[in-house]
Amino acid sequence: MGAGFGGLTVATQLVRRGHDVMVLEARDRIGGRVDNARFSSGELVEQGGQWVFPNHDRMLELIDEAAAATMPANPGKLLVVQQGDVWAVEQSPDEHSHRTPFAAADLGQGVLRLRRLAERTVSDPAWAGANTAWLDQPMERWLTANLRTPSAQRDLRGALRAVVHGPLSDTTLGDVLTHVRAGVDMENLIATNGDIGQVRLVDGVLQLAERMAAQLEGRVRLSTPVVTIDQEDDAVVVVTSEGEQIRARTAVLSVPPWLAKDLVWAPQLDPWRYETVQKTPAGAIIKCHMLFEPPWWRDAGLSGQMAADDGPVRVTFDTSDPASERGILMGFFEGAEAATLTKFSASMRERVFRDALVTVFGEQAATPLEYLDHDWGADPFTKGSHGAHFAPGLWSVTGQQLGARFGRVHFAGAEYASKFNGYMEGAVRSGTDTAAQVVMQLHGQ
Ligand SMILES: Cc1cc2nc3c(=O)[nH]c(=O)nc-3n(C[C@H](O)[C@H](O)[C@H](O)COP(=O)(O)OP(=O)(O)OC[C@H]3O[C@@H](n4cnc5c(N)ncnc54)[C@H](O)[C@@H]3O)c2cc1C
Repeated sequence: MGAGFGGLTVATQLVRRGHDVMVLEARDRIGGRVDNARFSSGELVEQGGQWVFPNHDRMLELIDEAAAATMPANPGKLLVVQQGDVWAVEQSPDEHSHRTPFAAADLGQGVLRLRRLAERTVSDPAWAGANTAWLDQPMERWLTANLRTPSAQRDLRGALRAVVHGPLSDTTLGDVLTHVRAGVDMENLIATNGDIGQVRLVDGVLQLAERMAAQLEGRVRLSTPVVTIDQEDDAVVVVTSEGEQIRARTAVLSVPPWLAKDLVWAPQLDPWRYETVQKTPAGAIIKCHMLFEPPWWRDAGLSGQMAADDGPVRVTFDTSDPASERGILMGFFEGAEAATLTKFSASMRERVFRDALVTVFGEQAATPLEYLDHDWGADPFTKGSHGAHFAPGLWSVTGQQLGARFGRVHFAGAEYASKFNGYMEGAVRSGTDTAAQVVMQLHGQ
């Protein structure tokens, strides 16, 4: 169930091993949180997952297999906005002209402490076990207690916000350490210098999911939401919204965990699973694109990328085709901003987005050709973002078992991944692990 990267990975791997598979997808398209849209003049935008990072090995393998063409980040200076001041920064890993030496040292020490703690939670489980209460403290408290300068606190808060998609008071130190261990590159997040080395695909990353769906040769059924999962002694029976019953020896639910609790389960899911999911905020994100002609920022030597410490839009990127005479600036409303702006119309959001661009880039941003956004929180088959995070106290108690199978039902997807949780890479890795577990179950192990 679910034809995102997670579900498609499970299905293709099981088919390769000779199993009889059917994928039931609620939407009338595959891809889940990866989707394309076009401006009326034809320019492609990616509404969800887009960037593949240098250490996302499984995604890089899929790119290689598909021989898909990639594009690096655009050249040019980045704009860094702090407390209302705007700096144009060269794309160089060492460029941090807006920080005082004391703030830079403070920030560096904070990052080092986080890294060491993350390593210790793995290398010294006895220490982690003895300190669960301390690890469950709100991340915001740890941050203000361990970094001394407001500027370093702001920088680290901004970088971590990009990981947890919500206020640090709602997430725990332990949860953040899980992200740090899982491969989040703290230095690059903080650098805001464009040197992250991420790539995007010409024609979008959706093509990789489409390629997997093509390998499934008609085994994907679209517009088939599952509403009920019944388990019998020797089978799983899933019921679709049309009342059709489908019987299988085993099932994999590859939908975001917070949607699993909306299904009707018989027997009922373990109470701890409801509890865990209910206390795991799904985050909120609205991805926005604005089309301009010409792409005036390029003439000014800017990359189109900016990072701000405040305001409704904290990051932007130029996601245009470099060969096009039109340019696209992409940005996000995240967390509290997304939760507020979801209540407004798209034209109101357009004004907020445009005004935010004008504040940073100047009056040239005031006259876009067109605006497009996608509100993932309002999307009934996502109802969240890619930033689920565990509430204080949860990860250490039940969080780590969330992906354990429930009878004949297995779970897969980005939020179940132990590495690169919340990313396409995590979805593919989790799908691979789950396919292996299914095979073991089918072979009675
Ligand atoms: C705005 C945004 C930007 C992102 N940017 C990046 C990025 O740059 N790089 C990156 O690596 N990741 C990024 N991500 C995260 C990435 O897109 C996801 O982690 C990944 O695509 C999740 O895959 P999945 O298969 O686990 O879940 P999903 O893609 O959510 O797939 C779940 C599928 O289940 C289906 N479904 C739901 N309910 C039912 C039901 N009842 N019955 C049947 N089917 C159902 C859904 O329709 C969906 O197709 C981004 C996400 C968002 C929202």
